[in-house]
Amino acid sequence: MLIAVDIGNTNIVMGFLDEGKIVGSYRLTTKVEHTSDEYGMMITQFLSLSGYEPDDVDDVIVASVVPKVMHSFRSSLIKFLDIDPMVVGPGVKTGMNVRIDNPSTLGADCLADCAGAYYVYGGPVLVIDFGTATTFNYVDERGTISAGLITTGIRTAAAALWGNTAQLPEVEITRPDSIIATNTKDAMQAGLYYNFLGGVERTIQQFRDEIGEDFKVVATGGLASVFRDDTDLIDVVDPDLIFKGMDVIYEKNAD
Ligand SMILES: Nc1ncnc2c1ncn2[C@@H]1O[C@H](COP(=O)(O)OP(=O)(O)O)[C@@H](O)[C@H]1O
Ligand SMILES: CC(C)(COP(=O)(O)O)[C@@H](O)C(=O)NCCC(=O)O
Ligand SMILES: [K+]
Repeated sequence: MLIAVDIGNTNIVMGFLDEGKIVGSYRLTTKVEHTSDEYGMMITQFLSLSGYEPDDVDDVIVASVVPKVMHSFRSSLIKFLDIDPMVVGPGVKTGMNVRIDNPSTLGADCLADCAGAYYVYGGPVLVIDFGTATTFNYVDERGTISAGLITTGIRTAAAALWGNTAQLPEVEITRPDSIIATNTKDAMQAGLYYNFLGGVERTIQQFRDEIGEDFKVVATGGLASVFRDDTDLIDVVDPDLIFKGMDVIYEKNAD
C-alpha cells in the first residue's frame, strides 16, 4: 500500500492507496509543535482503523507546503514505518511542464493537484484548491502549467474579519438561506458566501476571456464543496484530487 500525505497550512491529509484505489483518508490539524512520536502514533492508529498494519505500507509520498512540519513528519515515517518518503519537489518527475518564472516556487500541493487533474480529467483544465489559501492553476492540453493565482482562503478571509473586530463572532462558512440578512450572523454568512462566490466566478470568467479555448474546471481542498450546488462554472469537485496526482507522480519515479 502507498500512503500519500498532503501537508497543508491548516490540515495534514493522509490518503491510503491500495493498487491505486483510495481505501481511507484521514485529516489532522497541522501543528508545528507536534513531535515525530505524536505523528507516528496518529499514522499507526489511522492504519489500524483502515485494517492495515505498518508492515502493509510499501512506500509513502509527501507533498508539503509547510517546511517546518515536514521535518518531524519525515522523522516519524522513518521511525514508525522504516520508510524515507518520496517528496514532491525539485528532482521528482511529474510529467508536467511548469512554465512560470521560477518553476521551483510552485507549491508542491498545486503541482500534485495539477497532475491529478491532468491525468484523471485531461487538459485543458483549471484547477482550484480551496484550502488555507485559494489557488487557481491552469493546465493546457499538453500538461503545461502556464498560470497560477493565489488569493485568500474563504475561512482565512473570514477569520481576519472576526479576528479584527470586537463584535463579530466566528461563523460557519455555509450557504445562507437568503441574502435578506437581518442579524449579525446571517449578515456575515451571506456577505462572505456571495462575495467569495462572485470572486471565484469572475476569476474563472477572466480565464475564459483571456485563454480563448474551452477548459474544464476541477475543484478540490477542504472547502471545495461550499459552492458546489450554487455555480455551474465548476464541473467537478474531487476531494481526493491531490492523492490521485501523487499516485501518478509516485509511479513515474518508482524504479
Ligand atoms: N472534512 C471537511 N469538510 C469540509 N471542510 C473541511 C473539512 N476538513 C477541513 N475543512 C475546512 O477546510 C479548510 C482546510 O482545507 P485544506 O484543503 O485541508 O487546507 P490546507 O491544505 O491549506 O491545509 C479549513 O478551513 C477547514 O475548516
Ligand atoms: C499557495 C499555498 C500557500 C497554498 O497552501 P494551502 O492553502 O494548500 O495550505 C502553497 O501552495 C504555497 O506555499 N505555495 C508556494 C508559493 C507558490 O505556489 O507560488
Ligand atoms: K491543500
